[in-house]
Amino acid sequence: MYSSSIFEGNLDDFSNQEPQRAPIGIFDSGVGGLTVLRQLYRQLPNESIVYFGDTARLPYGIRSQAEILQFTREILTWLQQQQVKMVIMACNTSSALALETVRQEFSVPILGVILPGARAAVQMGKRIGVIATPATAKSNAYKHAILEINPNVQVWQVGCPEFVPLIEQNRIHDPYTAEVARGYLEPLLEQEIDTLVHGCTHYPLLTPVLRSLVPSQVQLVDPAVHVVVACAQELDLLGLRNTHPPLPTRFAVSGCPQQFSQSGVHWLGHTPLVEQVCFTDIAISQLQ
Ligand SMILES: N[C@H](CCC(=O)O)C(=O)O
Repeated sequence: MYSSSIFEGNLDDFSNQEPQRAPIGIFDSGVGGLTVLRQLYRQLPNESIVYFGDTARLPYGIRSQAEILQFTREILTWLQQQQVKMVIMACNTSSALALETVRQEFSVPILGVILPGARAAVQMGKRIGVIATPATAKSNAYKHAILEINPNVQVWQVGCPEFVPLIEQNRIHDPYTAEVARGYLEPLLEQEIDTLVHGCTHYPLLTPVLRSLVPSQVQLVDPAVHVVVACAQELDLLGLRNTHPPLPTRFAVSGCPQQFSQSGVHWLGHTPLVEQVCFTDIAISQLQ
């Protein structure tokens, strides 16, 4: 069931066809990227997708910039080997800490989530709260992006170290999660924010909990929606939009495929077939 063999032949399929038919690669540390995947299904239903979750090394949000950069390079190398036509970093932490560097190193177009999220936020409000992983919050990536677009708004950021582990453990509806969320939101609500940005792709999975804790007039921004709008524009610009029926989404993880499959069913509505990727194999194949 969790085999990689089911995908044998896909590489040939993509390479023998026109570039429009190649898949879009997306990656995250875990299930967070599924929020971007859902948007791809909604907005770009003809696109084939390769999804990678670096589950053996999550959470990313407490990692150093050097680690995030190394992981991102490894994942992009693997995605390029899968002959993707474009990559979406479905991960704010990688977008904050690695995007600028890897864009200069890889030829494939790479989109990050932060700029589309920042653009959406400034269109919605003037007192903007950002909840993010500790690494993203510390990088000030959202604050800089938002203030560059509009220096007249105010931005407050909160690092939320407990959210990703709770989401990965599927503890969304655990009362403890609401308690933790209340603590993270408190300093933002004290500032009377009018807009709250999900600065981590895992967090839209917490929307029912967060929505119940913030006043109804506070708008929630999900950058996943906006990065896929940007992706559609980029595909059109490059003449890469697929008009043929897509291939089934290919899921790969660095950790336990069965575990990802079990969490994935929750968010996808079906049990995904998941293969395991070992990055030492990639390093070895590159040396040969
Ligand atoms: N979902 C990712 C990574 C979260 C993590 O692994 O800490 C993000 O948007 O930042």
